[in-house]
Amino acid sequence: MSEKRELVLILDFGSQYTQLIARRIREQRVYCEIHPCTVPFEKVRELNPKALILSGGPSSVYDEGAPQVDSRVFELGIPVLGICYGLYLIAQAFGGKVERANAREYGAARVVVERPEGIFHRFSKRETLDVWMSHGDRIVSLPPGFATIGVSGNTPFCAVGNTESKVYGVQFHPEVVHTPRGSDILASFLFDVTGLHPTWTPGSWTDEAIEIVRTKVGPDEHAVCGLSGGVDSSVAAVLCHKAIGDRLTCIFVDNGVLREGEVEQVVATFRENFHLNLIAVDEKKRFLDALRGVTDPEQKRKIIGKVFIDVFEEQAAKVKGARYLVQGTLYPDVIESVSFKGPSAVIKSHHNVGGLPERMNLQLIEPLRELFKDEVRAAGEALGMPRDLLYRQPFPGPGLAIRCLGEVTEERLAVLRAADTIVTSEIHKAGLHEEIWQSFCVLLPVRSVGVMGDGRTYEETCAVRAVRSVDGMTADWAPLPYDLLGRISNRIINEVRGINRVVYDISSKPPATIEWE
Ligand SMILES: Nc1ncnc2c1ncn2[C@@H]1O[C@H](COP(=O)(O)OP(=O)(O)OP(=O)(O)O)[C@@H](O)[C@H]1O
Ligand SMILES: O=c1[nH]c(=O)c2[nH+]cn([C@@H]3O[C@H](COP(=O)(O)O)[C@@H](O)[C@H]3O)c2[nH]1
Ligand SMILES: NC(=O)CC[C@H](N)C(=O)O
Ligand SMILES: [Mg+2]
Repeated sequence: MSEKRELVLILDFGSQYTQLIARRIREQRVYCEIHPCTVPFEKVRELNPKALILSGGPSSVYDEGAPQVDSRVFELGIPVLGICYGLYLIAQAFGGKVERANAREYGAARVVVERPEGIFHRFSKRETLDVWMSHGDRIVSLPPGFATIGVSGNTPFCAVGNTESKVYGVQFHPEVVHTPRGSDILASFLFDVTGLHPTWTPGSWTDEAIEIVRTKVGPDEHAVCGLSGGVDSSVAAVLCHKAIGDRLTCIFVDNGVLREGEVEQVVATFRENFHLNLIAVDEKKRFLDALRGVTDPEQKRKIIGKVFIDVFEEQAAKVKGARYLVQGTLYPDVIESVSFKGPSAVIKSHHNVGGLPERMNLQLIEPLRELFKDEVRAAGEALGMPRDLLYRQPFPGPGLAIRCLGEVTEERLAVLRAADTIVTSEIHKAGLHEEIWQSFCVLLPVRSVGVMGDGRTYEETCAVRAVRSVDGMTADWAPLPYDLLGRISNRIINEVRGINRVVYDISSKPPATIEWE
């Protein structure tokens, strides 16, 4: 696959924005990959990139042990763009000097175009650009062969370049939305400087991906796929089905903590509309038995993950000739594990079926591992999948169990399910389903006194949660209209026995998380 398409390589030095650089480049319909800055030079050569981008990063290039770049990448003769830390690396590598600046700069700044060439090809001389800065270092002397192409109030070396060798660097961040013309700068780098072609799309990618799966799975071999009905596993399943047809068996587990009507919906969609080989297993009792009496969030998650694996293993063993496991791993999942950034703290143990392969001797097939979520949706569209499936809100593997705080019982799940259905339908009716990243209910083991029909009630509390997010990593609570909130609250209290109070969660992530457990 990598031979045909033109690749831009992004080396990650730990910037918060590295994934954004990739997003912006792919938006220009150019394929790119992020690799950690520690990637061996041989690998870089093998990837055969047409251009190189060096990301920002938290270190200072003059620090001891600061991440470096193998200087042989500069001898590949391909255009290079350094962003912030990347700029300083370039300056240092070519004989310039970088020091701590007197004043750190975070936030909005202005750059004046000195020379409208190279990455500033699409601007005119003296044009002023709004840009976003986030740095504490600066260049004090420019390497030979480099010239200033943009200046800011703070430094004459805000954007620099060596036109002959096509090596450029900027102190600001063209990849963030707060640099409104950032895309023009990246476009100049990709098209004017490097001469790439804007031909890559997630749609054009699907044909190649199908071909790869087809080649990988031999004519007598089979693959299994854990299908949740969520976006990622659904697109992965449909894609693999196109590649190997009936040799794909999907396993859908009813774990007892799914939403109202979910089982019927998933089975109908995939069996009837997509004609997928689908085994739906009813393991409600097994999961709920294992969860009985458990209230600790991490314990709940671990139990569910474990039972999932057991069930999956049993089912996969029944599929004759199964040698492969299809997973809907996305690019951010891949990047999390290879990024230059050090290990991060475990906030919660996310369930996925990643523990399976080792134990089952199945080889992994991860057809979506190069894509971002919105690209997965576009690929799904190219595969002819319906919009209402592709634009579903994410739903966690441990399901309602982590939204039913306290003990998970059938009774409490029924209450939660009913309340959740109301939120979902009201959000749909208000036309907000796609705009909101996730909207759902959480059942709290907190009882309070109410009065209904002149009688006293003493029932549990429902928290409504609705957040806006781009990737689930950070999120803002959504300012839903008061009348919508009012309707939701009224309906839940009137229609759902067991809840007599509704509260709205107005916490963002961080410091809260999206799910309550
Ligand atoms: N009920 C289930 N039955 C079978 N497999 C499941 C089930 N729930 C989760 N999985 C597996 O766990 C993986 C991780 O779940 P996750 O929620 O991250 O992805 P998804 O459901 O495919 O997509 P989305 O993020 O849109 O919900 C799924 O891709 C699927 O393979
Ligand atoms: O497949 C999943 N298995 C899990 O165990 C899990 N826990 C959280 N989520 C989803 O991940 C996103 C971030 O959630 P948090 O802010 O609660 O960590 C949100 O979209 C959550 O719904 C999960 N998805
Ligand atoms: N955003 C960045 O790449 C910052 C680089 C370096 N840590 C500085 O403070 O200047
Ligand atoms: Mg899901």
